[in-house]
Amino acid sequence: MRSGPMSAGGPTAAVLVLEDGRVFRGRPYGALGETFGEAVFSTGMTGYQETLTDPSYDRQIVVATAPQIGNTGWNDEDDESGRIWVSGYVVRDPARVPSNWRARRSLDEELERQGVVGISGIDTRALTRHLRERGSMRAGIFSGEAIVGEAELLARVQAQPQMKGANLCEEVATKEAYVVPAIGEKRFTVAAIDLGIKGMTPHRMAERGIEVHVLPATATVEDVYAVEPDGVFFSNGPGDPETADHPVAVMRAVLERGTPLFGICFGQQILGRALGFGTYKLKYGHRGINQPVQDRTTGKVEVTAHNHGFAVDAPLDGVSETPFGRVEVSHVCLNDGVVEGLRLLDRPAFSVQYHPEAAAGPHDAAYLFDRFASLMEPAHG
Ligand SMILES: NC(=O)CC[C@H](N)C(=O)O
Repeated sequence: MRSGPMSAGGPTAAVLVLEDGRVFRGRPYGALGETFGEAVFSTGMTGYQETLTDPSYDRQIVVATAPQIGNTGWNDEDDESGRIWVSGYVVRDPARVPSNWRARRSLDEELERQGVVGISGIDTRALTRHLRERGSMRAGIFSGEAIVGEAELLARVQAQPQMKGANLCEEVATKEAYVVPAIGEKRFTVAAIDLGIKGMTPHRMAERGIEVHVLPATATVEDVYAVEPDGVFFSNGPGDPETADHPVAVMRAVLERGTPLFGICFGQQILGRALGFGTYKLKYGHRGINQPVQDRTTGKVEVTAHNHGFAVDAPLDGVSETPFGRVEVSHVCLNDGVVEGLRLLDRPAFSVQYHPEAAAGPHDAAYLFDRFASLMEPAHG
């Protein structure tokens, strides 16, 4: 259980190199070696286990703005998928002694066990301010023998692919369909397209009597309707939504048939595209569990969990005419006015850009799963 910041790599150095040439020196955290990804920051004070195992973080180096990380160690219950997906982890001050009744090992040990390269002991505040000013950018973490001349490290970072244009859903999604049974009496069947789904999402549906058939990202319209769904769900996921042409085509067929539809995060971006709106990359994105969102249908403000670097480009006010009828922006982020929800007025379909499954995060937005269930009531069908 006891594991200091030096335990994984000994007293060697680690270095974080950003694509614009800025360099931060620190200590190894987790595995030794080298890793690359898009450097992004998350403002969550808690919930690092859920963050690290969220498949939407594939190919991203996550910077924790909370200065101390690892206090509750790593447990056997809070994973959102079968592994850690972040490509690297950046923390300021790792907990020296994790303390929680559920902890099985330290975060440092788990990162090392899964071969995830991290760095600690750097000024994460300066790094976050840099990313906020310049935007998310490609980066590399190098430790131990991977440290060579700075010019060479920078060249390796600059040779990496950009997040814009990255098609990543199929690399993280399940290859085989599986079923998450309803908890208690079964009320509905949902086909959930896995674009990088978090484990809590089908669980939230199961809690509402929904049997969830999780299907691979490559599922066809025939695969979707083979499960005789009362509703269809499109999940969160990594990468650039502009590359996800196949899910967009499947979603259009679902909208055409008028089956109740719900999308979260990447799923909302797919809905935006299916309706004919564009998507665009945010300068530094929204990541954390403390983001204020207004539900414009009720006027209520929710504190919500976010993890998105892209957003839908839809007119905030008024109603847009689309090939699938009238659409309105149902939710908006109060920090920066980014579109956080879409609602169709002529079909039973809606989406949010944030994370009502709340793993980790506040439960303010749980009502959205009830809204999905109510769309599947026979009165709507
Ligand atoms: N959590 C998600 O679904 C993220 C969606 C998309 N990859 C983005 O960064 O915006």
